[in-house]
Parts: sequence; C-alpha cells; structure tokens
Amino acid sequence: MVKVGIVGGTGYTGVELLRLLALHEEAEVVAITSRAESGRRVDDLYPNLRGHYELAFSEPDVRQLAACDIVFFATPHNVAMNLVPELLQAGARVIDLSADYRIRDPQLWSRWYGEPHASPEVLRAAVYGLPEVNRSSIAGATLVACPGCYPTSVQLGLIPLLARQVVDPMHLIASSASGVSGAGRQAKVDNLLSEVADSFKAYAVTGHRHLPEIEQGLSDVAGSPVALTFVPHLLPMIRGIHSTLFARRVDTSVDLQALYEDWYADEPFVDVLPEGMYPQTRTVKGANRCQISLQVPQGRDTVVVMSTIDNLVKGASGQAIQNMNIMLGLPEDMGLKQVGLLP
Ligand SMILES: NC(=O)C1=CN([C@@H]2O[C@H](COP(=O)(O)OP(=O)(O)OC[C@H]3O[C@@H](n4cnc5c(N)ncnc54)[C@H](OP(=O)(O)O)[C@@H]3O)[C@@H](O)[C@H]2O)C=CC1
Ligand SMILES: CC(=O)N[C@@H](CCC(=O)OP(=O)(O)O)C(=O)O
Repeated sequence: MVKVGIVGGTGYTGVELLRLLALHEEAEVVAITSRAESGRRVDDLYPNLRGHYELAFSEPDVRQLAACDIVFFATPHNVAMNLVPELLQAGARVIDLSADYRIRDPQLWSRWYGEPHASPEVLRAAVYGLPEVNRSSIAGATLVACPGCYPTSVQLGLIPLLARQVVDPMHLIASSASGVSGAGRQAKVDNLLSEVADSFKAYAVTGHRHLPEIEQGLSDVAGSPVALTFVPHLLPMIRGIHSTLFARRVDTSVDLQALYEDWYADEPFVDVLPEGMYPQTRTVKGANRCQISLQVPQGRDTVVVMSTIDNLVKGASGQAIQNMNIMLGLPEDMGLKQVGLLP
C-alpha cells in the first residue's frame, strides 16, 4: 500500500481527499493534520467517513509526513511553500492543491498573492498537474502543483481551439460561475446562506488571481501570448463550476465538434458531449469529470464553449488523486470511477 499524508485535513478539499481515498485500492492515509482539531478522530468531525478510517488529526510534523510516499497539501496558499523543500529533501513526493507552485514566475506569483515566494528554487522544479496536458512530466515529478478549480474548467474548454490555432488568442473571454464550496470552509460573512441564496453576482472583475495561471497554461498550449478576460461569479449552490467561454474564429475550415471529439478521445475524464447537448453542473457532481460542448451561434465568427466540473473533484481532490495515480504508475482511474450524482 502507498502511504499517504494529508496536510490540512479539515477543509473541503481535505475531506474530499478522504472520501475518495477511502475507496482507493492502493492508498492508505496514515497521517492527516489539523492544528485546530488535533487529537480528534476524523470520523467524529466527518461522520460520512465512519467505518472507513481509524485516524485522528495531528499537528503538522515534517518528520512524520516525510515517512509518507505521497503528501497532499490541502492548505491555503503560503503554507506548502514553507514546508515542501524539507519534505522533498527527505524523499517524499508532494501534490499541492494550493496555488503555491502553480505559477512559474515567482515575481508574477508575488504580484497576485501579495507576498514574496518562500521557495522559488523549488518552484522551478514543480510540474503543473493538468494531466490532459502534462501527463508524461507528471509521471516523473517529485512535486505536482494541482491546477485551480476555475483554471481547470477554462483550460480544458479552450485548449483544442488554441492548440489548433483556430481562434484569436488575444481575444478570449471566460464567464465562469462557482458554487460556494469553492471559497473553502472558513467562516466568512459573504458565504452565509442569507448572503448567497436566491441571488447571483460577479466578483473580482478587475482581476482574479486565477487569471495569470490560466493565461500561463493557455499560452503554453498556443505557443504564443494569450489575453483572456475572466469574470467569475458566485452561484447559490454548494458544488460545481460552469464556464461559458467565447473565442473569435480565425480559421473557419475546421469542424470544431470533430476537433474536440478527436482531441479528447483518449482522455478518461473529459467528456465531449454530442452536438446540441449542454453540460450541467449536476451531471458532474461528485465525479472526476469535465463535460464540454460547443456551438457557433448563427454560424457567425464567435465560438461558444461550455465546460462543467465539480470544483472539489476534477477541480481539486479528484484531479490530485489522478496525479497521484500517474506519479505511481497506477491505473489513472483508480479510486475515481464515481458517476455524477443526479439530481
Ligand atoms: N475549495 C475548492 O473548491 C478548491 C480549493 N483549492 C485549494 O485547496 C486549498 C484548500 O482549500 P479548502 O479545502 O477549500 O480550504 P479550507 O480553508 O477549507 O481548509 C484549509 C485547511 O488547511 C489547514 N491549515 C490552514 N492554515 C494552515 C497552516 N498554516 N499550516 C498547516 N495547516 C493549515 C486547516 O486546518 P488547521 O487550521 O486546523 O491546521 C484546514 O484543514 C486552498 O489552497 C484552495 O485554494 C483548489 C481547488 C478548488
Ligand atoms: C467561489 C469562490 O470564492 N471561489 C474561490 C476559488 C478559488 C479557489 O478555490 O482557490 P484555488 O483554486 O486557487 O485553490 C475564489 O474565487 O477565491
């Protein structure tokens, strides 16, 4: 069995890792940290895990974590970048769900995250964990930076168009909407039921910290700079992201439905829907799956792509386990065969 440690086990991505790993045939969680809940059993805090774990939360301890084969960080940004160098040196392999190692340029990272990067030398060794783009580098990586939730839905939706150069890379638009679990489990007035329910709003319109991450990934695929207008919205539901993506066609000779179907034909977790079927957040809820469809309304020059994921699964913990499977040479879908919950 592969020994797994989780730093930050009380947040939504931490408990989602536990839920998914409970049914993983090759992984055993041997350490899970929380400073606030140290000593408490995980199935006392999260009764859905009763019968699956005997574990209790413990204080983060690098020596204990270094004895694990794989350590997941499900912590806010600015935590992993302080602990990871020592863990790597001790021989553990790390999968970071936070943003600490996602952006290659430490200065750009600082500009969006508001503080200097604590381990820029390690940043250079990190592999961006979007398997549909970087599968072979992930296999040999010691440190994988899992993509953000919005960046997963936006990149998977736009990659075929940019890779085949059928749209203008300097005029991309993403209008994305997320359920409230995307904001994490910490108490905030903005996320109260009475603030969120029965309402819908945009936020961070002048610039969201996922913008540089998305532009970095898309320009790698396009082989040239890209410019994206990204507008996130908060949806009055718990899980799910729906991204509606707009791009201007520069090459109208390509059959776009065929392009997407071919591009993702061998991808176990990307499902291109038949023409006319639209993705919904509820059909990917609980599943490690991105569903995509596209249209060219009125046959004009704008392509509209719709992309949905569960922010906690393909947008975080499911994708993290997909990365673990690739790193360990296990079947990529091990522990990830859940079907979406509907209704
Ligand atoms: N929610 C989502 O949909 C997604 C989240 N992510 C990212 O995953 C990460 C975790 O998110 P989420 O689960 O929502 O977060 P939460 O805020 O809900 O949980 C944070 C966890 O980290 C622990 N933690 C906080 N500070 C420290 C510290 N200094 N040292 C050690 N542990 C610490 C907390 O436990 P304690 O304080 O008790 O130690 C808690 O268990 C974030 O970086 C987030 O951006 C990525 C994709 C999607
Ligand atoms: C709804 C909501 O608040 N979403 C979060 C999404 C960010 C997130 O979860 O962070 P990472 O994906 O970078 O780890 C936000 O906009 O800040």
